[in-house]
Amino acid sequence: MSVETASNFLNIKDVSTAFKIDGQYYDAISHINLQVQHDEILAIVGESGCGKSTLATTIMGLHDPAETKISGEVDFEGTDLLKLDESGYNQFRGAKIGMIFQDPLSALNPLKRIEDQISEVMDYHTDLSAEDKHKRVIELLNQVGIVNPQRTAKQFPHELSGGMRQRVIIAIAIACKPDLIIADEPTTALDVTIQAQILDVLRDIQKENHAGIILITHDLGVVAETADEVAVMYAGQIVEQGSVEQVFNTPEHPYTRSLLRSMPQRDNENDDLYVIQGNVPSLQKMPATGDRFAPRIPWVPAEEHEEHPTMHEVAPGHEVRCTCYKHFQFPDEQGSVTA
Ligand SMILES: Nc1ncnc2c1ncn2[C@@H]1O[C@H](COP(=O)(O)OP(=O)(O)OP(=O)(O)O)[C@@H](O)[C@H]1O
Repeated sequence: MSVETASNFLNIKDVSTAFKIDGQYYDAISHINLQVQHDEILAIVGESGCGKSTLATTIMGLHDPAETKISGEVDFEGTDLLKLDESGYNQFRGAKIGMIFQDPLSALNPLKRIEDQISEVMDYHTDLSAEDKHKRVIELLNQVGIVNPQRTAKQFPHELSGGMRQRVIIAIAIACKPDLIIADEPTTALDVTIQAQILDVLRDIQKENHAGIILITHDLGVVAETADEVAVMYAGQIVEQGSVEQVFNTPEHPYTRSLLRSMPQRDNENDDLYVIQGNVPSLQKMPATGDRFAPRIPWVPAEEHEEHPTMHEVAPGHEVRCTCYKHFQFPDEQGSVTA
Protein backbone atom coordinates (compact mmCIF):
# COMPACT_ATOMS: atom_id res chain seq x y z
CA MET A 1 0.00 0.00 0.00
CA SER A 2 2.71 2.49 0.87
CA VAL A 3 4.71 1.82 -2.26
CA GLU A 4 3.42 3.49 -5.39
CA THR A 5 3.10 0.90 -8.15
CA ALA A 6 1.38 0.63 -11.52
CA SER A 7 -1.37 -1.53 -10.01
CA ASN A 8 -2.46 1.24 -7.63
CA PHE A 9 -5.54 2.64 -9.29
CA LEU A 10 -6.12 5.13 -6.50
CA ASN A 11 -3.27 7.34 -5.36
CA ILE A 12 -4.07 9.86 -2.66
CA LYS A 13 -1.19 12.30 -2.60
CA ASP A 14 -0.59 14.89 0.11
CA VAL A 15 -4.30 15.59 0.60
CA SER A 16 -5.42 18.10 3.22
CA THR A 17 -8.95 19.32 3.88
CA ALA A 18 -9.66 22.37 6.02
CA PHE A 19 -13.07 23.57 7.22
CA LYS A 20 -13.99 27.20 7.75
CA ILE A 21 -14.89 27.78 11.37
CA ASP A 22 -15.63 31.35 12.55
CA GLY A 23 -14.01 32.74 9.41
CA GLN A 24 -10.77 30.73 9.72
CA TYR A 25 -9.71 27.48 8.08
CA TYR A 26 -8.63 24.52 10.22
CA ASP A 27 -7.28 21.23 8.86
CA ALA A 28 -9.49 18.19 9.54
CA ILE A 29 -7.09 15.97 7.59
CA SER A 30 -3.45 16.87 6.93
CA HIS A 31 -1.09 15.60 4.21
CA ILE A 32 -2.69 12.20 3.67
CA ASN A 33 -0.85 9.75 1.38
CA LEU A 34 -2.50 6.43 0.60
CA GLN A 35 -2.73 3.97 -2.25
CA VAL A 36 -5.37 1.37 -3.06
CA GLN A 37 -5.04 -1.57 -5.43
CA HIS A 38 -7.63 -3.79 -7.09
CA ASP A 39 -8.62 -6.78 -4.96
CA GLU A 40 -7.60 -4.99 -1.79
CA ILE A 41 -9.53 -3.87 1.26
CA LEU A 42 -7.84 -0.91 2.92
CA ALA A 43 -9.23 -0.09 6.35
CA ILE A 44 -9.01 3.40 7.81
CA VAL A 45 -9.31 3.15 11.56
CA GLY A 46 -9.32 5.65 14.42
CA GLU A 47 -11.54 7.12 17.12
CA SER A 48 -14.46 9.38 16.35
CA GLY A 49 -13.28 12.80 15.15
CA CYS A 50 -9.96 11.60 13.67
CA GLY A 51 -10.96 12.61 10.13
CA LYS A 52 -11.95 9.29 8.58
CA SER A 53 -15.23 10.51 7.10
CA THR A 54 -13.63 13.76 5.95
CA LEU A 55 -11.17 11.70 3.94
CA ALA A 56 -14.04 9.74 2.35
CA THR A 57 -16.10 12.82 1.52
CA THR A 58 -13.01 14.55 0.14
CA ILE A 59 -12.37 11.66 -2.27
CA MET A 60 -16.05 11.73 -3.29
CA GLY A 61 -16.09 15.51 -3.81
CA LEU A 62 -18.89 16.07 -1.32
CA HIS A 63 -17.65 19.31 0.25
CA ASP A 64 -18.98 22.81 -0.29
CA PRO A 65 -16.08 24.73 -1.87
CA ALA A 66 -17.22 27.93 -0.13
CA GLU A 67 -16.65 26.36 3.29
CA THR A 68 -13.74 24.04 2.59
CA LYS A 69 -10.15 24.30 1.36
CA ILE A 70 -8.80 21.13 -0.21
CA SER A 71 -5.27 20.59 -1.50
CA GLY A 72 -3.29 17.67 -2.91
CA GLU A 73 -4.24 15.13 -5.54
CA VAL A 74 -6.61 12.17 -5.70
CA ASP A 75 -5.43 10.28 -8.77
CA PHE A 76 -8.13 7.77 -9.72
CA GLU A 77 -7.22 5.76 -12.82
CA GLY A 78 -5.35 8.76 -14.21
CA THR A 79 -7.91 11.48 -13.36
CA ASP A 80 -7.29 13.92 -10.53
CA LEU A 81 -10.72 13.85 -8.88
CA LEU A 82 -10.02 17.04 -6.96
CA LYS A 83 -9.93 18.99 -10.23
CA LEU A 84 -13.43 17.87 -11.31
CA ASP A 85 -16.51 20.05 -11.17
CA GLU A 86 -19.88 18.67 -10.05
CA SER A 87 -20.84 17.26 -13.46
CA GLY A 88 -17.38 15.70 -13.82
CA TYR A 89 -17.76 14.04 -10.43
CA ASN A 90 -21.19 12.71 -11.38
CA GLN A 91 -19.55 10.61 -14.10
CA PHE A 92 -17.59 8.79 -11.38
CA ARG A 93 -19.95 8.63 -8.41
CA GLY A 94 -22.21 5.59 -8.64
CA ALA A 95 -20.37 4.39 -11.75
CA LYS A 96 -16.67 3.84 -11.12
CA ILE A 97 -16.91 4.73 -7.43
CA GLY A 98 -19.61 3.36 -5.16
CA MET A 99 -20.28 4.61 -1.67
CA ILE A 100 -21.88 2.85 1.29
CA PHE A 101 -22.86 5.00 4.26
CA GLN A 102 -23.44 4.16 7.89
CA ASP A 103 -27.15 4.76 8.12
CA PRO A 104 -29.01 2.72 5.50
CA LEU A 105 -32.39 4.23 6.26
CA SER A 106 -31.44 7.83 5.56
CA ALA A 107 -29.56 6.76 2.41
CA LEU A 108 -32.72 5.20 0.92
CA ASN A 109 -35.75 7.06 -0.39
CA PRO A 110 -38.70 6.00 1.82
CA LEU A 111 -41.19 6.57 -1.02
CA LYS A 112 -39.60 4.40 -3.70
CA ARG A 113 -39.62 0.66 -4.15
CA ILE A 114 -36.25 -1.09 -3.82
CA GLU A 115 -36.18 -2.04 -7.52
CA ASP A 116 -36.62 1.59 -8.59
CA GLN A 117 -33.85 2.76 -6.27
CA ILE A 118 -31.38 0.23 -7.62
CA SER A 119 -32.45 0.92 -11.24
CA GLU A 120 -32.01 4.66 -10.80
CA VAL A 121 -28.23 4.45 -10.68
CA MET A 122 -28.26 2.28 -13.83
CA ASP A 123 -30.58 4.78 -15.58
CA TYR A 124 -27.92 7.41 -15.04
CA HIS A 125 -24.85 5.43 -16.00
CA THR A 126 -25.94 2.67 -18.42
CA ASP A 127 -28.12 2.13 -21.51
CA LEU A 128 -29.67 -1.11 -20.26
CA SER A 129 -33.21 -1.92 -21.40
CA ALA A 130 -35.98 -2.18 -18.78
CA GLU A 131 -35.82 -5.97 -19.00
CA ASP A 132 -32.04 -6.11 -18.54
CA LYS A 133 -32.24 -3.67 -15.66
CA HIS A 134 -34.81 -5.86 -13.92
CA LYS A 135 -32.55 -8.90 -14.44
CA ARG A 136 -29.61 -6.99 -13.02
CA VAL A 137 -31.62 -5.85 -9.97
CA ILE A 138 -32.50 -9.46 -9.17
CA GLU A 139 -28.90 -10.56 -9.78
CA LEU A 140 -27.62 -7.80 -7.46
CA LEU A 141 -30.08 -8.63 -4.69
CA ASN A 142 -28.96 -12.25 -4.98
CA GLN A 143 -25.32 -11.23 -4.86
CA VAL A 144 -25.79 -9.33 -1.59
CA GLY A 145 -27.47 -12.35 -0.05
CA ILE A 146 -31.17 -11.43 -0.16
CA VAL A 147 -33.09 -14.72 -0.15
CA ASN A 148 -36.23 -13.64 -1.96
CA PRO A 149 -35.05 -10.97 -4.41
CA GLN A 150 -38.29 -10.83 -6.44
CA ARG A 151 -40.24 -9.98 -3.31
CA THR A 152 -37.67 -7.54 -1.90
CA ALA A 153 -37.49 -5.69 -5.23
CA LYS A 154 -41.16 -4.75 -4.85
CA GLN A 155 -40.87 -3.62 -1.22
CA PHE A 156 -40.34 -0.20 0.35
CA PRO A 157 -37.41 0.47 2.72
CA HIS A 158 -39.55 0.53 5.89
CA GLU A 159 -40.64 -3.04 5.16
CA LEU A 160 -37.04 -4.29 5.47
CA SER A 161 -34.83 -4.97 8.50
CA GLY A 162 -31.68 -2.89 9.09
CA GLY A 163 -29.47 -5.67 7.74
CA MET A 164 -31.60 -6.03 4.58
CA ARG A 165 -31.52 -2.28 4.01
CA GLN A 166 -27.73 -2.26 4.28
CA ARG A 167 -27.62 -5.10 1.71
CA VAL A 168 -29.75 -2.96 -0.61
CA ILE A 169 -27.35 -0.02 -0.14
CA ILE A 170 -24.49 -2.33 -1.10
CA ALA A 171 -26.47 -3.50 -4.16
CA ILE A 172 -26.89 0.14 -5.24
CA ALA A 173 -23.19 0.84 -4.65
CA ILE A 174 -22.09 -2.11 -6.81
CA ALA A 175 -24.82 -1.89 -9.49
CA CYS A 176 -22.45 -0.39 -12.06
CA LYS A 177 -19.48 -2.59 -11.04
CA PRO A 178 -17.35 0.19 -9.56
CA ASP A 179 -13.59 -0.22 -9.30
CA LEU A 180 -13.60 1.55 -5.95
CA ILE A 181 -16.08 1.17 -3.10
CA ILE A 182 -15.92 3.49 -0.12
CA ALA A 183 -17.73 2.02 2.87
CA ASP A 184 -18.04 4.43 5.82
CA GLU A 185 -18.89 2.50 9.01
CA PRO A 186 -21.10 0.10 6.99
CA THR A 187 -21.91 -2.14 9.95
CA THR A 188 -21.96 0.24 12.90
CA ALA A 189 -25.75 0.49 13.06
CA LEU A 190 -26.21 -3.29 12.88
CA ASP A 191 -26.12 -6.02 15.48
CA VAL A 192 -23.11 -8.32 15.68
CA THR A 193 -24.47 -11.29 13.70
CA ILE A 194 -25.70 -9.07 10.88
CA GLN A 195 -22.38 -7.17 10.94
CA ALA A 196 -20.51 -10.39 10.20
CA GLN A 197 -22.88 -11.20 7.30
CA ILE A 198 -22.47 -7.75 5.76
CA LEU A 199 -18.68 -7.97 6.03
CA ASP A 200 -18.86 -11.35 4.27
CA VAL A 201 -20.89 -9.74 1.48
CA LEU A 202 -18.27 -7.00 1.10
CA ARG A 203 -15.45 -9.52 0.95
CA ASP A 204 -17.30 -11.61 -1.66
CA ILE A 205 -17.93 -8.55 -3.79
CA GLN A 206 -14.32 -7.53 -3.61
CA LYS A 207 -13.34 -10.99 -4.87
CA GLU A 208 -15.99 -11.19 -7.61
CA ASN A 209 -15.69 -7.65 -8.92
CA HIS A 210 -11.95 -7.19 -8.28
CA ALA A 211 -12.84 -3.90 -6.68
CA GLY A 212 -10.66 -1.99 -4.26
CA ILE A 213 -12.48 -1.13 -1.05
CA ILE A 214 -11.80 1.62 1.47
CA LEU A 215 -13.43 0.48 4.68
CA ILE A 216 -13.82 3.17 7.32
CA THR A 217 -14.37 1.96 10.85
CA HIS A 218 -13.57 2.66 14.48
CA ASP A 219 -13.73 -1.07 15.18
CA LEU A 220 -10.42 -2.93 15.16
CA GLY A 221 -12.28 -6.25 15.22
CA VAL A 222 -13.83 -5.38 11.85
CA VAL A 223 -10.39 -4.46 10.50
CA ALA A 224 -8.82 -7.71 11.67
CA GLU A 225 -11.59 -9.78 10.11
CA THR A 226 -11.99 -7.97 6.83
CA ALA A 227 -9.08 -5.83 5.67
CA ASP A 228 -5.80 -6.53 3.91
CA GLU A 229 -4.14 -3.19 4.64
CA VAL A 230 -4.77 -0.70 7.40
CA ALA A 231 -4.10 2.99 7.96
CA VAL A 232 -4.47 4.22 11.53
CA MET A 233 -5.62 7.85 11.72
CA TYR A 234 -5.22 10.17 14.65
CA ALA A 235 -6.19 13.86 14.71
CA GLY A 236 -6.26 14.17 10.92
CA GLN A 237 -2.98 12.37 10.23
CA ILE A 238 -2.02 8.82 9.41
CA VAL A 239 0.12 7.63 12.30
CA GLU A 240 0.73 4.06 11.16
CA GLN A 241 0.08 2.02 8.05
CA GLY A 242 0.89 -1.44 6.85
CA SER A 243 -0.63 -4.83 6.25
CA VAL A 244 -3.15 -6.06 8.80
CA GLU A 245 -0.60 -8.67 9.97
CA GLN A 246 2.09 -6.00 10.47
CA VAL A 247 -0.12 -3.55 12.31
CA PHE A 248 -1.82 -6.15 14.52
CA ASN A 249 1.22 -8.35 15.22
CA THR A 250 3.85 -5.64 15.57
CA PRO A 251 2.01 -2.37 16.28
CA GLU A 252 4.46 0.48 16.79
CA HIS A 253 2.83 3.88 17.21
CA PRO A 254 1.64 4.52 20.79
CA TYR A 255 -1.83 5.34 19.41
CA THR A 256 -2.12 2.01 17.57
CA ARG A 257 -0.85 0.19 20.64
CA SER A 258 -3.36 2.05 22.83
CA LEU A 259 -6.25 1.24 20.48
CA LEU A 260 -5.29 -2.44 20.45
CA ARG A 261 -4.92 -2.49 24.22
CA SER A 262 -8.36 -0.94 24.67
CA MET A 263 -9.98 -3.56 22.43
CA PRO A 264 -11.85 -6.39 24.16
CA GLN A 265 -10.23 -9.77 23.52
CA ARG A 266 -11.80 -13.17 24.03
CA ASP A 267 -9.31 -13.99 26.79
CA ASN A 268 -9.58 -10.67 28.67
CA GLU A 269 -13.35 -10.30 28.63
CA ASN A 270 -13.49 -9.97 32.39
CA ASP A 271 -10.42 -7.76 32.80
CA ASP A 272 -10.62 -3.99 33.07
CA LEU A 273 -9.97 -2.62 29.61
CA TYR A 274 -7.28 -0.05 28.98
CA VAL A 275 -8.78 3.43 28.61
CA ILE A 276 -6.92 5.99 26.51
CA GLN A 277 -6.88 9.16 28.61
CA GLY A 278 -8.12 12.47 27.16
CA ASN A 279 -9.82 13.10 23.83
CA VAL A 280 -9.09 13.69 20.17
CA PRO A 281 -8.39 17.47 19.97
CA SER A 282 -10.92 19.70 18.19
CA LEU A 283 -9.74 21.26 14.95
CA GLN A 284 -9.07 24.64 16.58
CA LYS A 285 -7.01 23.03 19.35
CA MET A 286 -4.81 20.84 17.16
CA PRO A 287 -1.18 21.05 18.40
CA ALA A 288 0.90 22.89 15.77
CA THR A 289 4.10 20.96 16.55
CA GLY A 290 5.02 17.65 18.10
CA ASP A 291 3.19 14.36 17.93
CA ARG A 292 -0.54 15.06 18.11
CA PHE A 293 -1.02 12.06 20.40
CA ALA A 294 1.60 13.30 22.90
CA PRO A 295 -0.89 14.93 25.34
CA ARG A 296 -2.56 11.54 25.78
CA ILE A 297 0.67 9.77 26.76
CA PRO A 298 2.00 12.44 29.16
CA TRP A 299 4.56 10.11 30.77
CA VAL A 300 6.60 10.05 27.55
CA PRO A 301 9.39 12.70 27.77
CA ALA A 302 9.06 15.54 25.22
CA GLU A 303 12.44 14.72 23.65
CA GLU A 304 11.12 11.34 22.50
CA HIS A 305 8.79 13.15 20.08
CA GLU A 306 9.84 14.78 16.83
CA GLU A 307 9.03 18.48 16.51
CA HIS A 308 7.52 17.84 13.08
CA PRO A 309 6.80 14.10 13.05
CA THR A 310 7.47 12.25 9.80
CA MET A 311 6.74 8.70 8.66
CA HIS A 312 9.46 6.09 9.29
CA GLU A 313 9.60 2.77 7.50
CA VAL A 314 9.98 0.02 10.09
CA ALA A 315 9.58 -2.85 7.60
CA PRO A 316 8.78 -2.96 3.89
CA GLY A 317 5.28 -1.46 3.59
CA HIS A 318 5.01 -0.72 7.33
CA GLU A 319 5.34 2.95 8.32
CA VAL A 320 5.03 4.79 11.63
CA ARG A 321 4.85 8.50 12.40
CA CYS A 322 7.23 10.14 14.88
CA THR A 323 10.21 8.67 16.74
CA CYS A 324 8.26 8.28 20.00
CA TYR A 325 7.37 4.69 19.08
CA LYS A 326 10.99 3.61 19.59
CA HIS A 327 11.03 3.45 23.38
CA PHE A 328 7.33 3.61 24.08
CA GLN A 329 6.02 1.66 27.05
CA PHE A 330 2.74 1.81 28.95
CA PRO A 331 3.13 2.92 32.59
CA ASP A 332 2.49 -0.60 33.88
CA GLU A 333 5.31 -1.92 31.68
CA GLN A 334 7.81 0.53 33.14
CA GLY A 335 8.23 -0.87 36.63
CA SER A 336 8.22 2.07 39.07
CA VAL A 337 7.19 4.81 36.61
CA THR A 338 3.46 5.64 36.58
CA ALA A 339 1.31 7.95 34.52
N1 LIG B 1 -18.26 20.47 7.93
C1 LIG B 1 -17.45 20.58 8.99
N2 LIG B 1 -17.17 21.78 9.54
C2 LIG B 1 -16.33 21.89 10.59
N3 LIG B 1 -15.73 20.85 11.19
C3 LIG B 1 -15.99 19.62 10.71
C4 LIG B 1 -16.86 19.42 9.58
N4 LIG B 1 -16.92 18.08 9.34
C5 LIG B 1 -16.12 17.47 10.26
N5 LIG B 1 -15.56 18.40 11.07
C6 LIG B 1 -14.61 18.15 12.16
O1 LIG B 1 -13.50 17.48 11.55
C7 LIG B 1 -12.98 16.49 12.45
C8 LIG B 1 -12.99 15.15 11.76
O2 LIG B 1 -14.35 14.73 11.61
P1 LIG B 1 -14.74 13.38 10.85
O3 LIG B 1 -16.23 13.26 10.86
O4 LIG B 1 -14.04 13.34 9.56
O5 LIG B 1 -14.11 12.29 11.82
P2 LIG B 1 -14.39 10.73 11.89
O6 LIG B 1 -13.10 10.11 12.28
O7 LIG B 1 -15.03 10.27 10.65
O8 LIG B 1 -15.42 10.64 13.09
P3 LIG B 1 -16.82 9.86 13.15
O9 LIG B 1 -16.45 8.42 13.22
O10 LIG B 1 -17.45 10.39 14.41
O11 LIG B 1 -17.57 10.25 11.90
C9 LIG B 1 -13.83 16.55 13.71
O12 LIG B 1 -13.17 17.40 14.64
C10 LIG B 1 -15.12 17.19 13.23
O13 LIG B 1 -15.75 17.90 14.28
